[in-house]
Amino acid sequence: MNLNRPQRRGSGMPSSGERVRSTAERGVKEADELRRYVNGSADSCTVGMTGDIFINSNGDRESDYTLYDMDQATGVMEPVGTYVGSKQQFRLFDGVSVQWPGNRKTPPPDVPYCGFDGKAKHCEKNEVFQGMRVAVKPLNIKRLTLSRSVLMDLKQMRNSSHENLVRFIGMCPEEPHIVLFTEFCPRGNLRKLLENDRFSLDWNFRYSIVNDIVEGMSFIHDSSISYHGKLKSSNCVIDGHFVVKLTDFGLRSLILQDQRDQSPNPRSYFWASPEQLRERYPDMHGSQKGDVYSFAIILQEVVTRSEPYSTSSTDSDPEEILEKIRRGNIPPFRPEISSDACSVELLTLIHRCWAEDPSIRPSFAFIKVTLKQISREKSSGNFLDNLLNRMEQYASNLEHLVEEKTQAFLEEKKKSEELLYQILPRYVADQLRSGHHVQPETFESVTIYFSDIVGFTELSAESSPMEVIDLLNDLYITFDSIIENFDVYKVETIGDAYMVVSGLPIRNGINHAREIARMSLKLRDAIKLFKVRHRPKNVLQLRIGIHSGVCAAGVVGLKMPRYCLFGDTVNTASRMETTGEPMKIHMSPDTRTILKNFGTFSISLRGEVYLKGKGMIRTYWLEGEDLEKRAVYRRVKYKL
Ligand SMILES: Nc1nc2c(ncn2[C@@H]2O[C@H](COP(=O)(O)OP(=O)(O)OP(=O)(O)O)[C@@H](O)[C@H]2O)c(=O)[nH]1
Ligand SMILES: [Mg+2]
Repeated sequence: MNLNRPQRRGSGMPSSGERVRSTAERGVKEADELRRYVNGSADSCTVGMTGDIFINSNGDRESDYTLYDMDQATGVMEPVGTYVGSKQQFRLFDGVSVQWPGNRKTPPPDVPYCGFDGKAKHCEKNEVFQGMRVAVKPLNIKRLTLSRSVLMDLKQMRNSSHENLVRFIGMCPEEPHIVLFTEFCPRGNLRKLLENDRFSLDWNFRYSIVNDIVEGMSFIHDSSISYHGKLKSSNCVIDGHFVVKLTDFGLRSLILQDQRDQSPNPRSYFWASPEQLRERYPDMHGSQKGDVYSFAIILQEVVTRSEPYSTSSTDSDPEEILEKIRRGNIPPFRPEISSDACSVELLTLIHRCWAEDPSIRPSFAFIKVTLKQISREKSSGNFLDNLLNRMEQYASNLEHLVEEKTQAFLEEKKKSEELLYQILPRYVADQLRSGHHVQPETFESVTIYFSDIVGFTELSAESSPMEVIDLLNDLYITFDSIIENFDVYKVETIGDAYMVVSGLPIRNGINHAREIARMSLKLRDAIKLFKVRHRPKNVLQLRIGIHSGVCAAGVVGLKMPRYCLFGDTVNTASRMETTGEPMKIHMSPDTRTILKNFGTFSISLRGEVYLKGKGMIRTYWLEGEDLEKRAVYRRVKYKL
């Protein structure tokens, strides 16, 4: 058995596992022998547990894949195609349509349009020359012969001037960097314009594109240039006023010296006529009839807005497509255009232009007259009207684009604003956003809240870090949803400690004590119902301390700005928490004095407590709020 020949299923070839076992049994003494065995697997196909295992000539496995697509209606992933590793072929199942990203009709290319480095030969290059932007086309000429015919061609190019031809600017003759410079058309080529789904193209616009090409081609055919030879959508470029201009014509004696690309992209020959394709060097066998054929392929692109042959249900291999065209089947192999894509007259014209027999193909003079008749009902034919129409459509396309971009920008802005509001108090964030400096400020009276989870250190020692994170996350989501109902600002959370303030950055009279008191009561109630995910039986307990007094606040830091509070009030509030008791709200006499003004809170004396730095002070427990009294208070206040 010849192991180098691809083997098929059931050929009796051992699987890779068996191969390794037999190698081991025979005892591999020499590295060469092992290499021989490994090489023996190359280009082979064997049966594995998951199906055929194909090993390529490199010794690597080529896997098979199934492509799934989400059914838009049901949301279910359905298989839509397969990639056969052994043939390196992708095939879509019959009758399925796939939602390719970016509204593509075909799978995305293996290589990006301009290559992975953006330097692909077929991609536009431009430079600024004498203050003017010019298109740059490098030629692969090692030794330039400036023969008489080259000089004549250059002169001819300098003298060719037409609205629909790009202006020839000059050539850099320095070997080996021979470069041609032409007028730069900023709106890219026709292929890109047609591919751009966001660009709506009505028939008026389409006819004016086609008309520009016909005008340019008529000029070339009537001039000493005689024919284009490489007419295709990438050689139709669009200027700032949406006028289509032809490029890459003429200079044939110079292009002859260009060392042809060793492996040209076969797709670039989709515009070449069958008689050109039958020649060894198609580029050198252009003709007027060949141009008419190329024009028909462009017409098909304009009508369908798709690349030639991209909608053909038959093979999508470009080499095979070219072979079919070369063969000249009956009927000849051409791109598909559905009968309802355009008028019958236009379809007939396209078919005549890409006729197999060049003598049947019409001249551009005939095409011009025919197109005028076809487009008469649709377009006014008046140049100014057409131009205005194009600009109008361009403007509406732009408006649509601007609207979309503005929407996306506003959404991003909203997201970043929300992020900022989470980091800084809204008032401070707004000040910073409008470019104002936020001065540090002293607030005569605020109330600060501190809380801590009793036994958190022990609990976290017995839990995994992920469990602790989940616990704190759940807890703070619960807390945050409560505090947003009060006029308070969450200053920070450090581990299980939670710090909240009221009365800054916007002063609220004496309400800060009431806001913090009510919030404390709500948080104490909430913790009773809180469930620890990994310990559902555990009930958490909160220790809360509150204190009121003077406090300074300001934004510190530039890179990660924080709104920080400073002063003795902060320390005292924190000590009120540490000296408190589980599930109790420990309150300083200062907060109690303010709360008394509201007359709705029930407060009890805790007694004398030693506070570091302050000595013995009399402190209180906040027990609750009398809702009856609260209602009365409200009625009195609002004279209800
Ligand atoms: N935007 C813009 N693109 C241009 C201009 N001239 C050429 N291009 C684009 O530049 C890319 C590279 O051009 P070429 O090197 O001529 O390659 P090609 O047109 O794909 O193929 P050939 O003409 O057959 O060599 C193509 O996509 C052209 O459409 C121009 O004036 N403006
Ligand atoms: Mg070109």
